[in-house]
Parts: sequence; structure tokens; C-alpha cells
Amino acid sequence: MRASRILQAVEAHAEGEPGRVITGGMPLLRGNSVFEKMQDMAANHDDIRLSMLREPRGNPGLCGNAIVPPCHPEADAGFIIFEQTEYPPMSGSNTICVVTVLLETGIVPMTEPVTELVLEAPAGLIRVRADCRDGKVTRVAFRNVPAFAVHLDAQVEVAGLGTVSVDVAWGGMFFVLAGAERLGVALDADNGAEIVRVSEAIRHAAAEQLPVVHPENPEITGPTITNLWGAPVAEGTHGRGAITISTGPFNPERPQDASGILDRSPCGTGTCAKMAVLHARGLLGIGQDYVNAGPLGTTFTGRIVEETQVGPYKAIVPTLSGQGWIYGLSSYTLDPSDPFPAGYTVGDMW
Ligand SMILES: O=C(O)[C@H]1NCC[C@@H]1O
Repeated sequence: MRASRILQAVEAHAEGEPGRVITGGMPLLRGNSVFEKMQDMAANHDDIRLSMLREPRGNPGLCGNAIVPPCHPEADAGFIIFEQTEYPPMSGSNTICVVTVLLETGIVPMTEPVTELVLEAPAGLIRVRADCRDGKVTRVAFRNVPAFAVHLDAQVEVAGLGTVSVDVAWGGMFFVLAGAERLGVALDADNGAEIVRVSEAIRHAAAEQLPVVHPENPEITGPTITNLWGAPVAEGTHGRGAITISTGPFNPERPQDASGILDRSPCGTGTCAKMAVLHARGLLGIGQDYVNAGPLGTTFTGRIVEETQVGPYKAIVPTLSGQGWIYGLSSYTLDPSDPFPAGYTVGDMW
């Protein structure tokens, strides 16, 4: 065997959403913050993201994370999140996978019954409280970056759908949100293909007609991801959502070919964006739990702990909690003669 690269990874999922965590073998990344290290990875080592997420080492449903040394003096670890078409500044399911891996593999020491740690995500510092029992992380709760709504009930013209009323909000990523019932789209997991087609058309239209920029970091733009939400169906929940993650470019000439994948979890950043919209409409207050269900029926619990301001926007500080599970340990090699060092995609499943 020959290997010009060997990456060690711990395979984990958070409430169903897979988040591969690279724990060893990353090149040294340059930067004075994890955001800058993320930019260095995007500019100079994007082949690592592509090779981890695409075939033959990955699949369309996979997200990834690279553990990196933090730059902020308060942080215990840094992590760069990478997904099929972007490097999200923050991610709920990935944070839960990273915390589970850091503590269950001993990279950060675990203290039972509660371990507190600080992570540096590209979006900023994330304070984490992990419940731990018998060496297992049984719940991860974190204080997210402030979430805010930028547009409420904005109208976009969407190819094939006509005028659609949407909200645009930041919850660590910029989401375009739309009510599934008004669109006549069933939010069931087995309707995933239709959810993806409709969501990708809405995302494309919103990115063109309602472009947004984070007031504190002009390099963060959107919307890049879609949240089709619906009324709760399970007891003890307050809402449900189907989040579509793009897996390729959208061609408005051929909307039927849109490629994307449903977040298998209720999406942490999508839940926080939804909470920001509800709060802006006066429908969710400080201290109230918001239990959001995803396509598998699993839940994340959000709660608004504070109100704040981000640039011109009224914002909330949300906490989010859920659980992660490790399901494998892997080493990924790259033979220098491999014709596909960045992996590949084929149109039958991408
Ligand atoms: O939970 C989240 O926030 C994420 N899950 C995959 C897509 C988002 O990054």
C-alpha cells in the first residue's frame, strides 16, 4: 500500500445526521481564528472536503468536521465544518458529533456527570455543557451564536411554483424558511425527493432575490439552505422541519434535476433560525422550550436564553440540545496514483 495522505476519522451521528469527525492527519492550516483556518482549508485543501464527502469514501448524506487547534485562548478545541457545497460557519448536528467524539475518545477529558467545554467554531465561541454517564455523552447542550430574522413574509418568484412567501433567518447558517402546508408539500421522510426539488427551487430564487450578508462578517452570505417547516405531529414537540442541504448546483432550466439531501436530524441551526422567526413574530418567548422534530422523528430542543442585537437586527441567544452516537473508527488513505484524489459524483444518486 502507498499513501500520500492518511486521515483518521471517528464516524458519528447526531439524532440521525452523520457527521464524520477527522481527528488526525489534517495538514497545518494557517489563520488567526478558526474562521481564517476554514478559509485556508477552502482555498488550499478543498480536496480533503471533497474526498471525505464524495464517493468512494463518502455519500450525499454525509457532513464532515476537522478538529483543529483553536486560536481563541478560552477554547478547548476548534472545528471546521464542511458539507457538500459549503463550509458552514456553525452547525448543530456537527457540534453534537464533535463534542461526542472529543469526550468519548479522550481528546478532551470527560468529567461525569457534566463536562463543560468551549469550542471555537468558524462562527465564534460555542459554550457546551455535556451530560456524561459511564463514559458516554448522553446529551450535548450548547449556547449557539445569536440568531435573527432578516426577512419575514418576503415574496419570491420561484420557477414552477409562482410567488412564494418566505422568511430568511440566520441560526449559524442563513436559511430560507417556508411553510410546507401552504406549498402543498407533505413533510414525510418518504416524500424526500419532492421536498428537495421544491426546496432547491426556493433556495435558488431566494439567493438571487433576497441575498443576505451577516452584519458582523461580510464574508458570510446566503441564504444557502432551506427549512420547510410544519405543525407538530408528535406529542411533546412544537414543530417539525425538513432541511434540504444542496449537493450540487441548481439549474433553473432543469429544476426537476435539483440535487440535495434531507438533513436526517431536525437541524440545529435550522431550529435556531426558526426560533428567531417565531420570536420576531412574538410567538416564542425567553425560557420557552421549542422541541423540533426531523424526518426520522428525532428531536432537538431549543430554548431562547436572552435577547440581543446583531447589527441592525433584533436577535436571540438560543441554546440547543440533542444526542450523538459514535458508530465507527476509520482511516482513509490516498494512493498517489488514484485518478480521483477528490472523489467523484455520478448522477444516479447525486
Ligand atoms: O444541525 C445543523 O445545523 C446541520 N445539520 C446538517 C446541516 C446543518 O449544518
